[in-house]
Amino acid sequence: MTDTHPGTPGIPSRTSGIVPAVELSGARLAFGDRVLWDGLDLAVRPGEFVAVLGPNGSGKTSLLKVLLGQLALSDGVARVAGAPARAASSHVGYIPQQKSMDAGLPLRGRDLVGLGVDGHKWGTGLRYRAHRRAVVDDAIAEVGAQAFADAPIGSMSGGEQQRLRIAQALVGDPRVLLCDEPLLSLDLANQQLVSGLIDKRRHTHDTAVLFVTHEINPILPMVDRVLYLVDGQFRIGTPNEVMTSEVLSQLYGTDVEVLHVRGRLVVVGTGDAIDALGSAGGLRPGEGVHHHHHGEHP
Ligand SMILES: Nc1ncnc2c1ncn2[C@@H]1O[C@H](COP(=O)(O)OP(=O)(O)OP(=O)(O)O)[C@@H](O)[C@H]1O
Repeated sequence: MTDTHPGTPGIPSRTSGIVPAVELSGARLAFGDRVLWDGLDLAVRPGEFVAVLGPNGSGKTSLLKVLLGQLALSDGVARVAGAPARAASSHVGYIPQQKSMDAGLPLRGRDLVGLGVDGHKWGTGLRYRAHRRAVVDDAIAEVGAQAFADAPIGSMSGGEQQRLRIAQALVGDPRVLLCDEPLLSLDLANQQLVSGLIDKRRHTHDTAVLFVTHEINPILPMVDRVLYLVDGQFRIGTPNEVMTSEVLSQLYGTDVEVLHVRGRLVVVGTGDAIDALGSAGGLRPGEGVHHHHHGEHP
């Protein structure tokens, strides 16, 4: 079953008076003749964790750019916390992919986190500086980065840098966290640490999470719903509803097999460079392809 909206199409659904953290109504994004998605309706509840999956070029990052106010929809409406998506909104926190920073960068971890503080909200002067210090300290503590926050960012490990990027995204107390493959190039321990921090925040602050990824397994236990985009088509539902051989075969228009292997989902036959295959401790592309039964051992 996919997501359906009660009520009139185009009228935002506000279930029991709760304003969705993110809301797309009749959303269409096209570049010239190329339609990335159309008729996309999605209301993300406060605290909900939505994984955004799909092959290269299906429009996952573009969806985040729309919500960041960096890209205009071709049609429809995008709202964040009840207001039209706009740039520099304090309602939105953004966690980019892990990229190592230049070792010579003269920026301390604490300075990076401070970039996330919305100055307009607090004016200037002493009051602002005291507030800013306090919220930056809180955010650094929340990700457990006290021990290295004063070091130059370029001297830190990838996992340490990523924790500070999370602190930066959280410091403005956003209603939604937009994550663009934030686990990429992290080892298994840091994948768990970083995804655990994101998961904790939604439980403590009801922050919604939109999490773009090629690899659902590290976050599978946290995912409430999946938005799966393929070549202009999409499905929305729980992982059990969407991550099936039947649904993915329909979406991709070819035979796709979803295998359950030791609590992991292994998707084969999509033709993507990266199937939803496990990186750490998982199967490599090609393995398991000839096994069409649900078994313990691939
Ligand atoms: N401003 C633009 N003008 C024209 N085409 C664009 C523009 N921005 C993005 N595209 C195209 O839209 C498609 C979707 O891009 P997007 O980055 O959203 O995909 P994605 O699902 O995030 O892919 P990946 O998994 O590779 O990161 C791509 O083919 C891209 O070339």
